[in-house]
Amino acid sequence: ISTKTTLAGFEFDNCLMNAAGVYCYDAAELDQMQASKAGTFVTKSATLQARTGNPEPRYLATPLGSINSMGLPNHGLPYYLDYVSQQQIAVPNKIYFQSITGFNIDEDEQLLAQITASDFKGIVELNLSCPNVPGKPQTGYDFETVERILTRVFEVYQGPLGIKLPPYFDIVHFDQMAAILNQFPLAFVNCVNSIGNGLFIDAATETVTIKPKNGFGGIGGDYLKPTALANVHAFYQRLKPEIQIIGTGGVKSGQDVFEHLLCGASMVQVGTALQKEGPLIFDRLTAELKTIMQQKGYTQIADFQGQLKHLD
Ligand SMILES: CC(C)(C)CCc1c(C(=O)O)[nH]c(=O)[nH]c1=O
Repeated sequence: ISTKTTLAGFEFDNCLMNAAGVYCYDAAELDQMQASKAGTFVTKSATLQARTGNPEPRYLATPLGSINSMGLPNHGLPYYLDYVSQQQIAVPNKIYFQSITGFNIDEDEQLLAQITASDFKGIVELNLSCPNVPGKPQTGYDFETVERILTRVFEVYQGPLGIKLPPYFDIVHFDQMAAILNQFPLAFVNCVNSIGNGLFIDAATETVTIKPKNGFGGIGGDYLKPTALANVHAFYQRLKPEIQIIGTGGVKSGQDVFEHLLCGASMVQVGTALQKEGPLIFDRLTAELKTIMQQKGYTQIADFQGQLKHLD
């Protein structure tokens, strides 16, 4: 029974990896991802300059998931390009993901120029949940800006590239975004980022639980799964077949992985549960997925990928 998968024309010996932001901040964490059963890793979303991020507490694990307002703490793009360059030599025949976040279209272009100038041979994940000009919603919810950014991106960057999208909650938004994305040679769309601006409070002390943004932060974990599966399936149904889907959100068991694949994902990322359990989670998730596949008589992911049945 194989859990290998193909994305952007590359083969990965396992369809599981981390979600950007989790276990990928520095070399110590990325080394742990390299040593795990994950098929590969993605780095923390990198910016032009290193960032310390928001004041703590900025992350809280809750019984059903997590809330965070990290503020993009990262060592800056050169740090991650150096790390991946080393890994491309130390562990060759493996394709790595570099996540990037510009604060405007010119920064996106500069980040991509730096990647082009490096010996990076992997896949770029452009985080579109990034902030926009004040007064406008995050980029992923500003459809004209998404179109403008992708037009520029594909004018300047020639390597395999996909985008990380925030969750959408309206069928018309699925239709409108898919119509935009189908215009571009995207390698993949990663659905979904955390649900923005949730609020987790402590009733005993009558206070919020994270410091930034008066306690408002991105929601991950069990809360996110139904929305994540819907976004994976909605874009799987709407996007041209050349644009594959990465499924992210609410994965903490082999069944959750199976469900994302059934909805159309080609690769599955783990965030909140990885933060709680550590990289050994990939051993457990892989074993649980294989057990489900065996019980159902499947030997490879292609046997059931995207085959979610509707009630006709
Ligand atoms: C929310 C932003 C800081 C604009 C982007 C980075 C990011 C963060 C973060 O660094 O706070 N957290 C998430 O759950 N998703 C993200 O995409």
